Amino acid sequence: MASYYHPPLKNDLLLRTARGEKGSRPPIWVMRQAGRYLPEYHKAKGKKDFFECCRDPEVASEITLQPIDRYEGLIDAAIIFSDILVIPQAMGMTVIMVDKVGPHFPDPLASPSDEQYKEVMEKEVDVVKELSYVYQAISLTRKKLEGRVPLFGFCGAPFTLLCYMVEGGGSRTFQVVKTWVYKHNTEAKALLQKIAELCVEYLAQQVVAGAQIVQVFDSWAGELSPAMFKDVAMPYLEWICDRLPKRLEELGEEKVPMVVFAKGAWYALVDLCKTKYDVIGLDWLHDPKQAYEIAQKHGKVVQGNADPGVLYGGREAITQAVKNMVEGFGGGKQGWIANLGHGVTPHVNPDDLKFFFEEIHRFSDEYQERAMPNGSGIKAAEQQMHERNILHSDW
Ligand SMILES: Cc1c2[nH]c(c1CCC(=O)O)Cc1[nH]c(c(CCC(=O)O)c1C)Cc1[nH]c(c(CCC(=O)O)c1C)Cc1[nH]c(c(C)c1CCC(=O)O)C2
Repeated sequence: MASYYHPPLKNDLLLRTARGEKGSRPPIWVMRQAGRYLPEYHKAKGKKDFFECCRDPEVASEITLQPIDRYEGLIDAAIIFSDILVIPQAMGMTVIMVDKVGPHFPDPLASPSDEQYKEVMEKEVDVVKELSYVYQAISLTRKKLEGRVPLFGFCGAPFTLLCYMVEGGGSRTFQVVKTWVYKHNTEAKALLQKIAELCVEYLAQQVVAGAQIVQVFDSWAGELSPAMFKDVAMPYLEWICDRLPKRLEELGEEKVPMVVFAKGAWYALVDLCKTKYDVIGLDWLHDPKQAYEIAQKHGKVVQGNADPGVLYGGREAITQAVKNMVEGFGGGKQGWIANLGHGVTPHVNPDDLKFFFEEIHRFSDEYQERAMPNGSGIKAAEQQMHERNILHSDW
């Protein structure tokens, strides 16, 4: 099945960087860029339930575009408005989003002896049909984007999804999932494998619908010890990056860059660099310079990694954090996608986030100037301005 027709990309900086090519500056986006910190998000959501918004392609695409419109010329990618928990829903589980609390599963998979475990394992899940609303939202968003920036598709990693499915929501102690992975390791792995297979098909269908790059979120990886990460997280992250390109080929689709974000798993950086993922997402536990050196040695691109909390810290703190990133990640001409180390949090002032983006542009421009004496840097900066489509009266 061939992709739907979409207008050509006007800004492919992020895709080129993700593939390891050189660019004139680092591409920029942030996780959760469409969300509660934006007043226009609340307006579009109105009284609708969160998952109702996800299931309405018109609303989901409108919310996806909000940060692109607000930060026009400053950011280089959109990410489809949806949630990682649509996979458990497709598997037949009920998930509700409780205001100011987060996701809640009224009937989680407490133990493998539960009847529900058998049901979930035996259920044949049709992610093409069950999640068709996501693909429709992606196609509609691509149309509305008119090629301004590329569109990310995404899914949750098997371990993180297992956490939610057995805990029933967020957790402090992760008692239930720890019981599963230590005491019921075989049954946990059977479920992880099932989720991994669904993730591959889900990501492939997102690409068919128009996603141009995909990211796998392992948000709870940091709850695992290095040994347990190797046992219950890594094999399933690898399954996804090994299988997705093959599945895309079967579907007659081009390969897309793949990003992995295993939050908290700083010890796994080298192992992640040895996988088929093109880009390794970094949280703020990493020192930019050290992580960049390791990734460069393995020919991988990194993405990240400012502490999202810096956005509460005012302009000086933001400037300092950006400077640290730009210098640590080698200036941003190659091998780095600028982002936060996790999603932007509610209550952030959207203007402070704008300042964060502007500072990344400013510092990477300046870095380039320094790297290219005799005025040739000015040419590069002009080129960047052109790419950003900005008319600069005081240039
Ligand atoms: C763990 C996880 C979830 N969802 C997601 C993750 C992985 C990333 C991460 O670690 O943050 C992924 C996600 N969730 C959402 C997106 C949209 C795209 C984007 O990044 O802009 C993405 C990529 C929207 C959302 N997903 C959610 C909201 C807030 C919903 C609302 O109350 O309006 C949004 C905009 C709800 C959600 N969904 C989830 C939680 C824990 C919560 C509540 C926590 C919170 O309040 O931030 C599960």
